[in-house]
Amino acid sequence: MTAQAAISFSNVGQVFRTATGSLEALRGVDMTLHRHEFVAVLGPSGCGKSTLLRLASGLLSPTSGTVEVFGLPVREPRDDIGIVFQKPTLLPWANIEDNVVFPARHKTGRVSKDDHLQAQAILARVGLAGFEKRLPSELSGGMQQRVGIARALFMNPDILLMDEPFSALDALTRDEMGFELLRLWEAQPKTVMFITHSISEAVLLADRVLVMSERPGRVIENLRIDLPRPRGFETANNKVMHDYVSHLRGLLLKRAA
Ligand SMILES: Nc1ncnc2c1ncn2[C@@H]1O[C@H](COP(=O)(O)OP(=O)(O)OP(=O)(O)O)[C@@H](O)[C@H]1O
Repeated sequence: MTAQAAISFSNVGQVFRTATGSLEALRGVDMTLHRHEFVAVLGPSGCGKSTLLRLASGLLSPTSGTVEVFGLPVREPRDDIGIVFQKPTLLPWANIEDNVVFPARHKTGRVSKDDHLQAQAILARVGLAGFEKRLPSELSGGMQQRVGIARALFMNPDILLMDEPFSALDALTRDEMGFELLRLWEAQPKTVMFITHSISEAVLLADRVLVMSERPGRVIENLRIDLPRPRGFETANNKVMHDYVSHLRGLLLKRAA
C-alpha cells in the first residue's frame, strides 16, 4: 500500500507582482509529503521556501499548477494545519494559556473550559507547566517559541508547517528544541514541512530533505535520510549523518558558485 499524500504540489508556479513588474518565485515545483512524514526543505535565500509554506497553508493561491492537501485543493487556512513561524508573534497582553487557546477564540468567538484544560496539557508537553498565567514578555525566546508550537498544536492538526522555527534561538537551545519537536512528533505523529537554512538541522530531524534551486525555485534534490530513530545528540556523531550533510553542502555550494 502506498502512503497517503498529505500535501502535494503539481507543477506549481508562483509569480508576484512588484512595483517594477513581476517576480517569478517558483517554477514547476513538484513535491509530495506523505502522511506523518517529516520533510525538511533547504535552499538558498529567496528561492521561495516560505512561499511554498504559504501555498500549503492556503494563505496564498498558486499562479499556476495545483496544491492539494489530502487530495483537495487548498483554498483557505484550515483547522487541520498548524503553522509555526520564525518569531511566535504572541499577543503581548494575553497570558500564555490565552495565547494558546487563541485559535479557538478566533474560530468560534468563545473558549470552553475543555479548551483551557487542553491548552494546559499541551503547555505541559512542551515543558511550560507552571507558566500558564505569565505574559510572553516574562519568557525567554526559546520559551516563547515553545508557546508558538503549543498554539500550533492546540487544534491537534494533522499537518504542521514550520518556517525556520528555531533560527532565532541560540545553538544549544536550537538543538534541544529540535529533539523536543521530534519527541512530540513521535508521540503524536503529524506531517511536518520544516523550512530551514541549517543543513545539519534538516538531516538530524527529517525523514526526507528536499533541496530547492535558486529563484525561480524548483526541487533539485530529494534525499531520504536513513538514520535510526529516536534521534538525539548522539545522532549528530553518526558517520552517515556527516555523509548526508557533506553531500547537501556540496550541492548547495556548487549551485552558489
Ligand atoms: N508578496 C510578495 N510580493 C512580492 N514578492 C514576494 C512576495 N512574497 C515573496 N516575494 C519574493 O519571492 C521570493 C521568494 O520569497 P520567499 O520568502 O518565499 O523566499 P525564501 O526562500 O523563504 O527566502 P529566505 O530563505 O530568505 O527566507 C523573494 O524574492 C521574495 O522577495
